[in-house]
Amino acid sequence: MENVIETRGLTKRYGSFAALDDVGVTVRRGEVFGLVGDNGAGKSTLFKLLCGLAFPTIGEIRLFGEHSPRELERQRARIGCIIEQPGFYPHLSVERNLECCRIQKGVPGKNATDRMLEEVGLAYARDRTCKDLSMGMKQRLGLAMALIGEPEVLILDEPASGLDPSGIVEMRTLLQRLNREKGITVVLSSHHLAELEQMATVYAFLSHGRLLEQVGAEELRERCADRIEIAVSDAACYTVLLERELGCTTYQVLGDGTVSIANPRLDMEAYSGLASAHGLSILKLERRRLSLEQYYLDMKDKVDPWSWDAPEMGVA
Ligand SMILES: Nc1ncnc2c1ncn2[C@@H]1O[C@H](COP(=O)(O)OP(=O)(O)OP(=O)(O)O)[C@@H](O)[C@H]1O
Repeated sequence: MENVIETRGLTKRYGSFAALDDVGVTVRRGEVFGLVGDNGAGKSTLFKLLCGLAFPTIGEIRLFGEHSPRELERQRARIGCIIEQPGFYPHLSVERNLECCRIQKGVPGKNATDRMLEEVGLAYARDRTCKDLSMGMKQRLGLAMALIGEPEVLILDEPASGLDPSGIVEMRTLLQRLNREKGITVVLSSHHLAELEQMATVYAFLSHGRLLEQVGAEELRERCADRIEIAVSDAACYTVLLERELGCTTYQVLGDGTVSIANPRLDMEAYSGLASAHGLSILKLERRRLSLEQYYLDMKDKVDPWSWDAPEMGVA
């Protein structure tokens, strides 16, 4: 599958502060790419760099395989985006706002505006003044503006922000339809992890401007599946025992030395008994199934973002 977005060593500094630091991500055509991170992690900064609203201090951006500044500008015409709040003329109608956007983007034919209003379910409100729209309607209008010009990639910063529960479901359904039926690649950030979980096919986790990891949804589902976590006095010795005595290879040694056994075939006692029988003391023993939220919180706890010579996340 073609890489539509790639970054390498992407860094954005404001003075001595790195809002984004050495970030490498890859988005492939057709994916729904979920960017996760706390407030201030650097999500909007990454999106701004991709959309040409800010420039990297160092590092490379490739869009549809192209990376020269001139080509990047051309390729950006294939991307629709909403970064932070969509910008409107508050006193103009929905239709006029969309028309302004169409003309600005050089998209011919007013029928493009009509089509987009239908597409996002705003045709009925075409004459309403923008300042009087509900938050959900504003988000839909923002999406219509991003969609004008038939982009192949949509970059959306917090598209569910400020929406009520039914607005969130409607936004999700719309994005899923655009992805499935039109093949549009969707790159979005969200703090609603349970919501993101229903859409994303790949995730990237950012913390303090650094990429903790990029991982596919399937791989993540496996990591979140049923697992036993055991911390013992000698993790290296325990993993040898696990393999030799129990034939278990589906384990990872986490950053803090905890051995995480995925899809355990035996009950907890078998794994704790193995440690005890060989004189290892047990410091922690738990059985868990992780939500995306829990996975993210655990990962942040286990990886120290400030010490990047720290151990790998897993060595299974
Ligand atoms: N123009 C700027 N000048 C100085 N610092 C900035 C600038 N823009 C962003 N930052 C800082 O960069 C860091 C990352 O900001 P960014 O907006 O990318 O975070 P975010 O992950 O999108 O956060 P949120 O979830 O709150 O929207 C923050 O500490 C922010 O204060």
